[in-house]
Amino acid sequence: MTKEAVLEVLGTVLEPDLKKDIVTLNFVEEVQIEDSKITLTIYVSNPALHARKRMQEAVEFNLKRVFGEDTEITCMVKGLPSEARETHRKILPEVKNIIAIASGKGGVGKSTVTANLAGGLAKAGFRVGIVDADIYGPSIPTMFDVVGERPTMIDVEGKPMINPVMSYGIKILSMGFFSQNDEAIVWRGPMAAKAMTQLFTDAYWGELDYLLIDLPPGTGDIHLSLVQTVPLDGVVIVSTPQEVALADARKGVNMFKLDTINVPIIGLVENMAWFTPAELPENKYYIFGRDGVKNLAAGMKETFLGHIPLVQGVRESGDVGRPAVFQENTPTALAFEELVRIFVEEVNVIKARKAIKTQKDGVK
Ligand SMILES: Nc1ncnc2c1ncn2[C@@H]1O[C@H](COP(=O)(O)OP(=O)(O)OP(=O)(O)O)[C@@H](O)[C@H]1O
Repeated sequence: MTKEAVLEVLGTVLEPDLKKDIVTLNFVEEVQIEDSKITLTIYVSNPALHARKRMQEAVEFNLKRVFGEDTEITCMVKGLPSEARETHRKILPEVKNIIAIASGKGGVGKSTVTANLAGGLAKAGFRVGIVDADIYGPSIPTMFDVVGERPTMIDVEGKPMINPVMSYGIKILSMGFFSQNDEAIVWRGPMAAKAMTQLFTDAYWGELDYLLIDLPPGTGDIHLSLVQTVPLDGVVIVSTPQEVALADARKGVNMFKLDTINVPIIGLVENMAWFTPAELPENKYYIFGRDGVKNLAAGMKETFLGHIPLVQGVRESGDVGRPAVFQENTPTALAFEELVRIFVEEVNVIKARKAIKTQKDGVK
């Protein structure tokens, strides 16, 4: 009996809420083996007694099945403290998850992915907001058919606040709302940073499950000032499988992992993974290369969130202001819905890990 063998067995035990095995989740700790005695600690996301008991039984059952009924097991199961699972942000405390969508290179479909993630989350019943922080080319108003609209002001407990524009039940604020049509604002560094900060601090977002931030492409000052202003819960990186895009995506991942920035990577999305013509739906043409983002994610030990094909309908849906995810049962809508499902799972995993860390740091 070795520690590796014990972990291999525990790798078959699923965490019921997060639907991943407890080893992948890093929920197994302090494994000690002495003769035929195993001592270990396991975390479970639901701190209720029945949930902890069920996890303990599953662990004991699986270990005894492999190492024999006589194995003596001391398994302590700890729940994630509920207060650690809740956000303790000073900024936007009513928003459960603030997630940025980034890309190294421009034009890879970052806004398209943001719009469809938001749409898919709203379709699944979550309360969603979008901050379009793309100062160079804010495209979210087009993708949600609200180009001509402007946010109003509302009074919140005596304080005037910006009231986001609503589309498909999603609250939206875009840097694009603060310029006239066709007039490009040349945002200078500090001014852009200040305007963007106000989209968080001076806007009334209310209670949200997810606030998605469509970042400008690249790895610049605006990203740095954002992470200093808003404590992000995570970031999704979008890239095409093309070599030049991958190099920039790698830079993006590395930037968010810097000690000074330290934003958890939720995962990578491969957009324009292959081209499928509408008249030949079974055909796939890998025009930007195959699985480039998937391989990059594996190489960097990051999660791969999924492939989105290059389909004319995705572009058209964006242009007419109704994200493709709102279609019923089309291959594109299904691809985005699957992306949303994995995204939600991964955000929960990141939150659970953070809760364990908070608990441990608190104990120290
Ligand atoms: N999977 C896809 N299938 C078809 N067209 C797509 C797909 N993804 C993006 N597009 C189209 O490609 C163009 C660029 O996409 P998008 O604006 O989302 O990219 P971006 O990375 O946000 O760009 P920017 O650098 O301007 O922020 C848009 O016209 C969009 O409709």
